[in-house]
Amino acid sequence: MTHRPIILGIVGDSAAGKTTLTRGIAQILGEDEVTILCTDDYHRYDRQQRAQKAISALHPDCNYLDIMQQHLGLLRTGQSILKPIYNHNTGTFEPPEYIQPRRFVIVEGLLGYSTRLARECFDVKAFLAPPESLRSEWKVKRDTRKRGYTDEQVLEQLRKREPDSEEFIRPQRKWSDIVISFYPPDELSDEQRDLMLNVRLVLRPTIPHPDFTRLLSPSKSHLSTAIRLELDRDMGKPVDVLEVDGHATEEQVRELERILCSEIPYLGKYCTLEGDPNIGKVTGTTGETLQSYPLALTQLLITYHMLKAAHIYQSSEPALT
Ligand SMILES: Nc1ncnc2c1ncn2[C@@H]1O[C@H](COP(=O)(O)OP(=O)(O)OP(=O)(O)O)[C@@H](O)[C@H]1O
Ligand SMILES: O=C(CO)[C@H](O)[C@H](O)COP(=O)(O)O
Repeated sequence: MTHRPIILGIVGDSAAGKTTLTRGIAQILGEDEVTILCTDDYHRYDRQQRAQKAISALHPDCNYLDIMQQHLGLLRTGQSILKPIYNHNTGTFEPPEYIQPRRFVIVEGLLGYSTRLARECFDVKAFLAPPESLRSEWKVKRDTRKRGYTDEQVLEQLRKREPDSEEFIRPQRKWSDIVISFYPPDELSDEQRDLMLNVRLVLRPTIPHPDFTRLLSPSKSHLSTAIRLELDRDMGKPVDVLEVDGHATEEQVRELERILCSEIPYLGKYCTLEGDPNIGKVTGTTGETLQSYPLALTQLLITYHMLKAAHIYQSSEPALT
């Protein structure tokens, strides 16, 4: 007997950082405990057909969203699916794959929150929204190095897809519990910027976040040079905003980590930077390994929510047979 899987959604435009974040969280939770699903696999047309029809992969009509939401519903109740496979190297489809959900499922992709039934399947919903200039840099570097495109082809694709990004991808931000924006600090050179990205985390009151108000106490004022909590509005709705700067020190990061771990003691086992020095490591666009504290804390916050959801459901819901 086992309990239903806990499902995390990571949605955002192409090269917004979904795979990078997904891999980091899976590593913390334990790769044997996590099933990863990319919704690019639900594209309706292959690359050649998309070119002929002049439709972008970002358009809902270019994806089997009905089958995607059906599969999410099955995974949520612990059932297996036969998932299509889209191969980014060839631009074509491969034979489907049998997927059995593990304890945690991470679903990353372009259109995960675009239907109500799909949205209802997620326990935690994250949306990645880096500034467009950074996303474009990441996409050019990634697609030229890993997907065989030229700089001009990627820039042309970005330009052509912009109307669909605006109409179908960005509006999904409003359905997320956490909006994550990595962004470069203004004052640094291009090379330094990649190593020192800040993060802005918009925390909607749609799920109970850790009590970060402790950051506001006078005894924590030394943290404010790199870690800040503020009230703001996002798409008109009131939100908390947690900012972590890339120049935060290890000591400051550990204090924030203690706030996270103190609320749910079992979190400490999974996520301490001390226990796992790989948290927050990222392979840069040129293949180099970087460690980012803002990324580490983002991964820890999402892990917090996954474990909390698992804890709540394991103690309150009957096990699946
Ligand atoms: N937090 C980050 N810090 C530094 N670099 C990052 C970060 N997130 C992503 N990148 C860089 O941006 C590139 C694109 O990221 P990633 O592949 O994770 O995007 P994606 O949203 O999964 O893209 P797609 O949907 O097109 O597959 C990566 O190759 C990585 O080098
Ligand atoms: O936006 C994307 C998500 O990664 C891809 O570009 C989309 O899946 C289309 O793929 P391709 O570049 O292989 O035509």
